Formats: sequence, structure tokens, C-alpha cells
Amino acid sequence: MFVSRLQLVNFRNYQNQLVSFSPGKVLIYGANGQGKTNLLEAIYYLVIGKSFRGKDSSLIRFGAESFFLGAKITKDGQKITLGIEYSGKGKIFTKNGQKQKGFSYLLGSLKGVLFTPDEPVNFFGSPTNRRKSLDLFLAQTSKTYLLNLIYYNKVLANKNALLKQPGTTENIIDAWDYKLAEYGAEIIKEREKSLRVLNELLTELNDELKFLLGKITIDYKPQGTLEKESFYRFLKQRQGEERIKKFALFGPHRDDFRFYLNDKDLKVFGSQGQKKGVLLLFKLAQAVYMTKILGEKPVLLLDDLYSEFDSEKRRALEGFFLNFSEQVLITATDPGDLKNYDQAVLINDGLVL
Ligand SMILES: Nc1ncnc2c1ncn2[C@@H]1O[C@H](COP(=O)(O)OP(=O)(O)OP(=O)(O)O)[C@@H](O)[C@H]1O
Repeated sequence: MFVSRLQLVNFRNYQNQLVSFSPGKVLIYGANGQGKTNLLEAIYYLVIGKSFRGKDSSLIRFGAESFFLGAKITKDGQKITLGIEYSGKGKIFTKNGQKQKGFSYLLGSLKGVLFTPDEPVNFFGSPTNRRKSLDLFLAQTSKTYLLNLIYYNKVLANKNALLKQPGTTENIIDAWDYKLAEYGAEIIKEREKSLRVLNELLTELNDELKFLLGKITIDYKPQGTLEKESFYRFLKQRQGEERIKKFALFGPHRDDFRFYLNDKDLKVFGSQGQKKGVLLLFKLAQAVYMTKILGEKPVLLLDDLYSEFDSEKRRALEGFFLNFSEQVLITATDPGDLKNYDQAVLINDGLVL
């Protein structure tokens, strides 16, 4: 799939901009602070229904009251139009001109994988960010996963409220734990399976691209089990501790997965370059996963990629992109950074020239 048209109205520093994109390698270039990342942010907004870097209110162009993003997607020769409007009153979602009840009805229409230079710090910095990142990928690849996650979070919120209430009995908590175990086991199963596959794909990519020396391993530490009944017993055994702390301490909302390079924890021992490399490989593995398992090539959104990697890695990457994406949008300050592109888009002060 690829984005053939994008409209930005009062989004960041864009007033009313229509951009046409070709499939293939698209170079988005311009000086610092002109709106290159804003453009990727807009496209990724249509992928995940929110910004990867700011609150909705901060995305409205200074002085305006709402923003609108619209896109035309070409998918297997068919055209899909998506629209999201945000104002202080909320968001309006449209697909093919029809208003939709929520973003979950748009999710998956445009599949995308984003890599930004700031991301490794956040990603390796906290388990919450790693979980969020994985959830964004899995929500795009599986509707069931998304639903289980939504239900799980609702039950979790209820359980947490009850744990704070004086006089809540064990029986009441039991009922919520049973539900948590039901959804939680499914979440853990999907995370376990996908991380195993992603690890295999990432290893193949690393061999092919000769990116980092050594073996990369993803170690997933689920806070529960893969089966509902044993998960429920796992939670029940820990109820005492949760009642004292008045907070749900166990379950996939506390899961973590860590990356090891030659059996050394990357978070603790990895260099900045190694962390960036592994995260980029992890993202590219997601694109391969979507292509191989779902049969849908996502759009790759790579912010300032070439300032991050040495020339050998750049060369390896250039040959790779279009195997697993129909369209890759790469931002750069120097137009000489990307060779053999299909389209170059110059951005200047919120305008596409
Ligand atoms: N809500 C907003 N309204 C108007 N302008 C905004 C808004 N939010 C951010 N901007 C402007 O957007 C610009 C930054 O855009 P962006 O992050 O896309 O830059 P960039 O071209 O990727 O630059 P760099 O190469 O430095 O990363 C800044 O000039 C900033 O003032």
C-alpha cells in the first residue's frame, strides 16, 4: 500500500497543504525546522490515531481551532480515503466519506512503521515505552489483539478502583481477576508469538544487511501465563500483595521485553549506535512481518535516517527498503543523502514547494 495524497489543514506549521506522493522511495528534504517531521507525524497519525510526539491540542496550528488530516491510500489497486478532524470537542473519523464511531474502524487501513532518531532513548529507557511500541505494532496486525487489550485495560481500571475502595471482598476481586486472566493470557500469547517471529526476522535482517556484529536476542518476560486457568491462579496467589499496595501489580500491563547483543543487555551495555541499529532492525522486522504474515506491505516512515548511520549501513539499507514496503518516506536536510529516489519533496516553512 502507499499514500498517494495527503491533505493537512491547520496541522502544526501547515495551513492548507495538499501533497501527492509516488510509490517507491520518497525523499522529503529541507532545512531544519521547516516541517519535514510534521509531515511524517501527520501520516503516522493516520496509522495509529494519535501523534507519536505530542498531545492533540499541540498539533493545531498556532491561532487555529482545529486540524484536519486526510489521505488517499492505494491498496492492491483500490483507493481508500481516510480523514481525521480534531477540535477541542473531540475527533471525527471518516473512511471513504463515511463517518466512523472510533479510530478502531480506521485502524489497519493504512499500515505503517515509523523510526525517529529520538526513539531509541525512550524505547530503551522504560518498559512502558517498549510495551506501547509493541502494542502499536500488534494493534495494526491483529484486531483480536486490539480488542483483548481494550477489554483488559477496562477490567484493569475497574480492579484498580476496587483495590482502593475500603471493604472490597476477595470474591469481588476474584471476579475481576478471572476476566483479567482471560484477556491477559491472550495478550501474552500474541506478544510471545510475535516477539519470537520478530526475533527470527531481525536476525535474518542483521545477517543480510551486516548491520551489527553478533547475535541479537529478544527476551520477553511476561507477568502471567499463556493459559487462562493457570493465569487466574497466578493472580489469586498474589492478591494479598495487591490488596496491601492497593494496585494491580501483576499482568501484561507490567510485561517487559529486553534486547541482548551477544548476551549482554543492550540497555545497560549498548552504545548509542548499537541501540539505534537494533531498534531500526526491530522496526524493519515489523515491516517484514506485515509483508510475510499479513501479505500487506506497510509504508515506512524514516525520520532523519541518514544522519544516524554510517555510509556502509546506508548502502545496505537503500537496497533493502522496497523489498518490504511499497513506499518509503525518508526525511533529510541534505538532498544528496538518498540516492536513486522516485520523488523528492522540498519543504520550506510549512509549504511543499
Ligand atoms: N502547533 C504548531 N503550530 C505552528 N507551528 C508549529 C506547531 N508545532 C510545531 N510547529 C513548528 O514546526 C516546526 C518544526 O517542524 P518539524 O519538527 O517538522 O521540523 P523538521 O523540518 O523535521 O526539522 P529538523 O530537520 O530540525 O528535524 C517548527 O518551526 C515549529 O515551530
